[in-house]
Amino acid sequence: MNTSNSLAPSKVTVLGGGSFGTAIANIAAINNHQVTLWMRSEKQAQDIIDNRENSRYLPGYKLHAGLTPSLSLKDSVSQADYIFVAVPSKAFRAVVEEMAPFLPAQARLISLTKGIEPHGFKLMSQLLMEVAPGHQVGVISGPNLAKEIADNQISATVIASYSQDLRQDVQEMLSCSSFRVYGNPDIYGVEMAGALKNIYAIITGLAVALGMAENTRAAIITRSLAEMSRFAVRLGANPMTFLGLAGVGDLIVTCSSKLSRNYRVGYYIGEGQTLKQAIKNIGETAEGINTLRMVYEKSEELNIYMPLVKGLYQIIYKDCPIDVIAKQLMSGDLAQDVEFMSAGV
Ligand SMILES: NC(=O)C1=CN([C@@H]2O[C@H](COP(=O)(O)OP(=O)(O)OC[C@H]3O[C@@H](n4cnc5c(N)ncnc54)[C@H](OP(=O)(O)O)[C@@H]3O)[C@@H](O)[C@H]2O)C=CC1
Ligand SMILES: O=C(CO)COP(=O)(O)O
Repeated sequence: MNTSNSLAPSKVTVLGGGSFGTAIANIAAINNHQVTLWMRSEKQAQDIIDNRENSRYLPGYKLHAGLTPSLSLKDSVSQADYIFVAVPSKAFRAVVEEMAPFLPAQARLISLTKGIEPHGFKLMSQLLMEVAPGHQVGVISGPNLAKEIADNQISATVIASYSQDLRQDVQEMLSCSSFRVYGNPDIYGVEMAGALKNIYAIITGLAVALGMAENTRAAIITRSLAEMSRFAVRLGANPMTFLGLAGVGDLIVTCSSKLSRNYRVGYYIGEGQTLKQAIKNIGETAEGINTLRMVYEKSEELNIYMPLVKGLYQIIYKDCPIDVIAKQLMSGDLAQDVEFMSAGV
């Protein structure tokens, strides 16, 4: 893989040695940055030192020599120029609160996590701004299946931040011959898109397991885009963000690939497994389950029309039969295709 960045080598720390944290840390190392990957598992850290591999999360992919694992959160962050956070949303606050006392003034903080905090409906960038005020904050989101990135398959992503400097520096830091980074100032829209698409990946996986036709898949993905942008725009996102990589791009990949854990959760449920069995079988993070509950509750509170979210919520949390929900979805009020046209957005 050839590098194409011109950013001077920086001290980069990634918090979370799962599949995505490891994949992004590896790209930064390939691009000549000094990279520390913080993880809590001694066994996985030793695996990287001994075998240059994270065999728990990215088996079979060799990691660059410039990537150093660390078990010390303090040592990992105390010199860092850039800190990328890639732990599941349920652990995000605890990890960033623990790191906050050790942060150097120059550290820029970037979330890789696609979820919503259960209490208070906060996104991860909002948690970073709350816990570490005064630091520049960004979010990375896009169609980024970690295993494909680790395999150097051509991929693209979005760095969102209010800071144009941060956007440009992260674009240069991570872009290379197989990974291309685009910028977007709409941090809320990019982050919300990344969290919401996981719900629709579950729906599509479920529909595929039930023998869905291609017309059906196209209809579900397109109506998912309408629904997620309707919700996010009500909460402050720019609708145009949903036409980009973080919106339609991530929706397409996550609703099409068995590499997506959320899609697989839906697929297993469609095959007749319980939610508990499906989660156990995945054995990794599938953010969409918690996001579904939070988005359903928020949509009810704000009276936002989200029939797909409501239907999946009824299937998963209320044990409603899938065929009853499918009939319900097909008999809703007839509506406009692109509603932003009629709303004048
Ligand atoms: N995988 C992908 O393709 C992509 C994932 N993302 C997002 O990135 C985030 C992380 O996902 P991903 O890397 O895939 O997840 P994984 O399930 O692969 O790994 C999660 C990582 O977080 C660690 N972790 C979990 N809880 C804690 C905690 N309390 N303290 C410290 N570390 C913890 C785990 O450590 P341990 O092994 O010790 O449990 C593990 O290293 C998610 O929000 C996901 O949506 C975004 C884009 C692509
Ligand atoms: O976000 C992802 C791809 O962009 C990964 O999706 P899953 O978390 O469903 O595996």
